[in-house]
Amino acid sequence: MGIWILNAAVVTADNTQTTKHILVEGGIIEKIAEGAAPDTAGHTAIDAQGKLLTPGLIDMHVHLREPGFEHKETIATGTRSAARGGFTTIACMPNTRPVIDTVETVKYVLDKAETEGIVRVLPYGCITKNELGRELTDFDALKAAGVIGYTDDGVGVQSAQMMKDAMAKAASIGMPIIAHCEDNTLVEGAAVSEGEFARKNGLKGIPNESEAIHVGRDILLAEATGVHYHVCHVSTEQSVRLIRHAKQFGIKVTAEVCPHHLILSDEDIPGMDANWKMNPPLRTPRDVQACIEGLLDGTIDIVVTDHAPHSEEEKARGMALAPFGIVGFETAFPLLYTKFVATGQWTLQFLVDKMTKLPAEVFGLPWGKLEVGAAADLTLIDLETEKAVDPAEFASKGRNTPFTGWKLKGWPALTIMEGKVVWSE
Ligand SMILES: NC(=O)N[C@@H](CC(=O)O)C(=O)O
Ligand SMILES: [Zn+2]
Ligand SMILES: [Zn+2]
Repeated sequence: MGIWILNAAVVTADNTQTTKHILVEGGIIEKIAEGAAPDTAGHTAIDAQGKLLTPGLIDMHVHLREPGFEHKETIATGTRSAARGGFTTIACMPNTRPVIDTVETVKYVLDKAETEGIVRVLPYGCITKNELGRELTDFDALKAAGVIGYTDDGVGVQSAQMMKDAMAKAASIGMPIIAHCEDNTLVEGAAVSEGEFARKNGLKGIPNESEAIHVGRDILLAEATGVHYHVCHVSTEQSVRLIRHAKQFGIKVTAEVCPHHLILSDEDIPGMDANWKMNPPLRTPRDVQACIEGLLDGTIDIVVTDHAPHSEEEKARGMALAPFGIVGFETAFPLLYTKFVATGQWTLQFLVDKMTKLPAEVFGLPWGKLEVGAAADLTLIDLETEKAVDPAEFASKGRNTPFTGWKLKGWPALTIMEGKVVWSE
């Protein structure tokens, strides 16, 4: 017995919407029909009238916190949060405790995801042991165990030689390096960006160069080694410029941006509230504009959430002491839909591609497609109903968002992973 999804609006390559009926069976998309509703005898039927159907959303940068920080999130709660946000494939960062730098930790995460997770979890492995920047991990063994790339997310690889060695090794086995770009000598002790907010409050700021210096360095190292180099959470005008330039020269660089860096600047921070503290920090309006332009012209390839849950107690320590990070799964699509698509600045297809087809293409993954024979990873989205962001409703353990109370449209209504309904409103 399968599931017929009837009367769904599907957006096609030229951004037109057509009504389709889709039969999901045996974990794959079995049929796609148009015109009169088909006979659904022997199957479950879901009427999707008035809703958008997209491939399951893909998020290539998330923190699930397991093992070690289960008070912030677990694979069980994190994948439920992802499903509620419309995501069916998520790639998790290795800055857990212990970090994911051995075959055993990779297996631990994959086993947990299999038994307790409800969406597909793809782990990254660390570049360096313990993310300390001193010694490379065993790239071959981690690859064999199932990691999809290497990253020390949470911290930048400070040594250029270490990064070059990592890239050379990754290139030799056809794997990507995913980089959190941050030069530690420029950021010490700062919680927010160098900008209006820091000036007004007499705070030390995190300068744009702390990110862009690593982006520039790593682009040169990627050119020298031939690796696929992916830049995490781009937030500065300078980084966008460097990546654009590198792409013009045919260097194999790709990049991601988070919704908050496309929507908020440091001038929006209302006060010393750590729900506005994340790494990289909110930058100037000019940086926000550069990130938007970078996404539009293809310099930035994809959107990710950098879902980074922390407990209320941790965030209550205040701007200076609280950990960096905000949750992202359950607001990502509605935020971008409301801000950019509903206002006519982006096409719906552009947004959907940046969260489905393109992340799959960038990382060589088989998902993100709405076609017969593809995995039945599907998301139904209500584009009409307006609702305020209420962190109390989150499936995530994290409530740390700056978007509380924002009135948004574009809420996911139903998420199907490999033919199974994993979340329904
Ligand atoms: N983005 C954040 O502010 N925090 C992330 C780390 C990271 O993505 O660098 C976290 O693990 O909490
Ligand atoms: Zn990071
Ligand atoms: Zn991260």
